[in-house]
Amino acid sequence: MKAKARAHTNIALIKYWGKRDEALFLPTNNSLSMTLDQFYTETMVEFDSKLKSDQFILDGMEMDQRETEKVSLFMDKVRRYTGESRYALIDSVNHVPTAAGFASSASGYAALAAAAMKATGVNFSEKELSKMARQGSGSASRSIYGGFVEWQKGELADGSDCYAVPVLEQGAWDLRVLSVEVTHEVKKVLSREGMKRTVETSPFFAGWLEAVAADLVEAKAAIAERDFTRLGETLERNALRMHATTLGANPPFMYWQSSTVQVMEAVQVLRESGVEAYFTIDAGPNVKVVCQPKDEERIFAELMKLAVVQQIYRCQVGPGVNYLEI
Ligand SMILES: O=C(O)C[C@@](O)(CF)CCOP(=O)(O)OP(=O)(O)O
Repeated sequence: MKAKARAHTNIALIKYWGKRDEALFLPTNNSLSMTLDQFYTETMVEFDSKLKSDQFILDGMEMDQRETEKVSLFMDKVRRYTGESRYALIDSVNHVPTAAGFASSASGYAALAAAAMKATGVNFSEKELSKMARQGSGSASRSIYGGFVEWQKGELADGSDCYAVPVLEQGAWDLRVLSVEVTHEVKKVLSREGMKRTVETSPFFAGWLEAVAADLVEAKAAIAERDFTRLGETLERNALRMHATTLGANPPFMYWQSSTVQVMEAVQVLRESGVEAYFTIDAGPNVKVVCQPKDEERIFAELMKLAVVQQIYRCQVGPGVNYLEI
């Protein structure tokens, strides 16, 4: 049996930052994202009784033992859930220009979960698929759906109530995301390690948990009312609050570089000149700028003037996972 799926990456407007259970990828707080149309992964999975282990091909190259082991651990979860006993050929193509390796991409695990589950022939719901993708990478749980998506942290210890749900479907609200790639010098702390260190050592983490719950309420109300100003102010505030926690970690760390701050300042100057733009930042130096269609060109032109800007990818709200003909 084989199947192929495409899943898009997503950008968190209210951040997932902290786990309450590392093994099950259970988060400390709910998060909310927007699926993007520009960045996606396509993955084919074929179970084959002749294979003696999982074979993993990424962007046309057979992956090494380490990368294959990561994927194989995830495939064991799919086999445990579905009762499938065979190994598989996994052939994945990332259309995510800055993918820092397979494991860090939400689209990668969402596409893998979808193709693997489909290839077993076992029936599953979108909720079950979201829970499976979550166990590859937390943010992947949100890429099952298009549009605006909320990942509910759940309360149960076994994670059976921890999955994403759609908030507003693709096409209902046309917002734009300018994904700004800046020059970066130092190797970033991967989000998995970053959130672990923060949870374990940062005195600011308690403040984050209190603030993020309130930010989520604000963001959902803003989406319901299509209130861009309210959403923009909330997402920018939430990103800054997430990053503030890393400064209090031990040892402290910061994802921003001087190039990052230059983009942040340019966004604030645009707002002071009456052009509505808001930024968010994840576990790296790059900046995502959220705006309305009417302002996209002006913001793009302004940001391109910055010497530290390498590239800007222009994104719209994207679709959920879909299955492809093979
Ligand atoms: O996307 C967000 O909500 C916020 C972040 O991007 C901020 F950096 C974290 C994503 O973490 P992820 O890579 O999903 O971690 P994993 O569960 O350890 O694989």
